[in-house]
Amino acid sequence: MERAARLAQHFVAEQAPAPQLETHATSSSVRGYNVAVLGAAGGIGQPLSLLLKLSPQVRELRLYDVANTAGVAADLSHIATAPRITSHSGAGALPDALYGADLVVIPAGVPRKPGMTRDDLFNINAGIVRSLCEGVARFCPSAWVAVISNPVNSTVPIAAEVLRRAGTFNPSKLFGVTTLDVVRANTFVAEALGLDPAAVNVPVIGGHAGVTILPVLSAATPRLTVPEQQARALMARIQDAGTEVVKAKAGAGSATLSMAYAAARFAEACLRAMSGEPGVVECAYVASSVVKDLPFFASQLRLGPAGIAEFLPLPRLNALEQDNFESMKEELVSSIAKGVGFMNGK
Ligand SMILES: NC(=O)c1ccc[n+]([C@@H]2O[C@H](COP(=O)([O-])OP(=O)(O)OC[C@H]3O[C@@H](n4cnc5c(N)ncnc54)[C@H](O)[C@@H]3O)[C@@H](O)[C@H]2O)c1
Ligand SMILES: O=C(O)C[C@H](O)C(=O)O
Repeated sequence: MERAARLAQHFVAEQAPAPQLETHATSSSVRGYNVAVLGAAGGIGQPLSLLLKLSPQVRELRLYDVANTAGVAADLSHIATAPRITSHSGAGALPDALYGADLVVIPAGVPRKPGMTRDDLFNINAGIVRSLCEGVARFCPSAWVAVISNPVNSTVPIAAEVLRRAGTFNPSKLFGVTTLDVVRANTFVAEALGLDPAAVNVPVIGGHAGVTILPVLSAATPRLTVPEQQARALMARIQDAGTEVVKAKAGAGSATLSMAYAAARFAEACLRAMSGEPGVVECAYVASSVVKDLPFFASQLRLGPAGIAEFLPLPRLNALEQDNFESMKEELVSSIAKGVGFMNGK
């Protein structure tokens, strides 16, 4: 069939409810979900796809990138687990990757090199996220979308604006992935307490860059009772952990393996919530009215079959955390404005 005709068919079919029914069932008939990874041949995309290939929640895993997905797909497809792998290389293959997707995970974009801030990636990654979200709006308008590409504090507002302009924005289904901050906080606190990291939970609120990453150590479970100086050091390490990896990789990129783990954890949580599992709670950076004047904010969310089911109340902050909270506001406001400004041609 001619590509244009196929695209038109995709678009028309996407309006009709029938094709998605088999993957949206919420009863015991669930056979898994279709997940698209955009940027699947990259440093995060490959290990993330490996972890998703191991997920019992996934029915079909679509690997999309500007190039080089065929080899990754061939390799993963030999693993003896249920998810079916498909390969989609080049912009013309985006519709096939997205059509009927239940969850779209976006790690596409350039990573930092030593000396750069996440915001230094804006000029390249803003356009990438915009064009991929235009595809989402067109070919899988009811999918959940998880944005990994930095600077997350700005790329999520861009994604929201693209979807809003297309008339498909559902704020309950768009997430900036901040799970790596929680993973790091859990790991470092577990080290301090001499515990298994799996037994630790630290809510991390705010955003995903420097001071906007606010680990609420006073709300950690189990309770963390350390001198203020140690709490300060822990907070600083969590906030600088991305830079710690960038420096150690010395020009070869930023966190990929820990990020793949974190994104797989977040994707798995989304799919469990989608299937009706109760009590799924994760932190993520989303459109929010939890904090006045911050239209996007990361906080603890209870996820349900239709996306965000509840914003959990912010944990009570101690004096150190409150100080940090006040100093993050200005940066977050300006990162959000930068994303919106990009969409307004500024
Ligand atoms: N949210 C977080 O916590 C977090 C953590 C780590 C990294 N990141 C970010 O994730 C992004 C990716 O990092 P990486 O290490 O995987 O980089 P990478 O360069 O290894 O991989 C990026 C991939 O994106 C692909 N890509 C580029 N433009 C694309 C497009 N238009 N469509 C589809 N694919 C495209 C590239 O071909 C490449 O394969 C970076 O922006 C990085 O800063 C975020
Ligand atoms: O630090 C980076 O640039 C990548 C990512 O945001 C991270 O936190 O590891």
